[in-house]
Amino acid sequence: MKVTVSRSAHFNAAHRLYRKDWTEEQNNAVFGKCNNPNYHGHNYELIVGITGEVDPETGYVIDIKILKDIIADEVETPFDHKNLNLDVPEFADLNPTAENIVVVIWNRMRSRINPAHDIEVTLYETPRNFVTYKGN
Ligand SMILES: Nc1nc2c(c(=O)[nH]1)N=C([C@H](O)[C@H](O)COP(=O)(O)OP(=O)(O)OP(=O)(O)O)CN2
Ligand SMILES: [Zn+2]
Repeated sequence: MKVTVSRSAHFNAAHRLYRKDWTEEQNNAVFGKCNNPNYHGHNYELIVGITGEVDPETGYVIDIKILKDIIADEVETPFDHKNLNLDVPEFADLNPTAENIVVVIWNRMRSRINPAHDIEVTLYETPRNFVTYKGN
């Protein structure tokens, strides 16, 4: 019997969408106001879902307290009130789009979650813009 256990979280962060190897004109044409050299910010909302068998003894797929602590370690502490381009190593040479951020978060979660469990991460960049990654 497989069940998905989900935990939500949030972080506030600044970012700039641009490519270092493009001209300012190219970056403005593709990324527009998101290429502001002084950065801009979002209140990101996150949902992490863990799917697996329910342990018949505990009744848990995963202890939500453990999931909460992993999200704090891997996402909230390193991302909250940070500049994603400057403060998070994965984005030194990777554009911090919602797509790339959700994959980085999934990879960080994957390194901490039982390999027998599936992971799905949904990231809201704004209340109306959101992305989902399941690892493939
Ligand atoms: N595919 C993607 N498109 C865009 C991304 C992204 O990550 N992936 N990101 C942005 C910018 O980060 C931009 O800051 C998004 O915020 P905003 O401009 O406020 O978004 P909306 O215009 O959609 O806001 P509404 O309030 O819903 O009008 C742009 N594109
Ligand atoms: Zn943005």
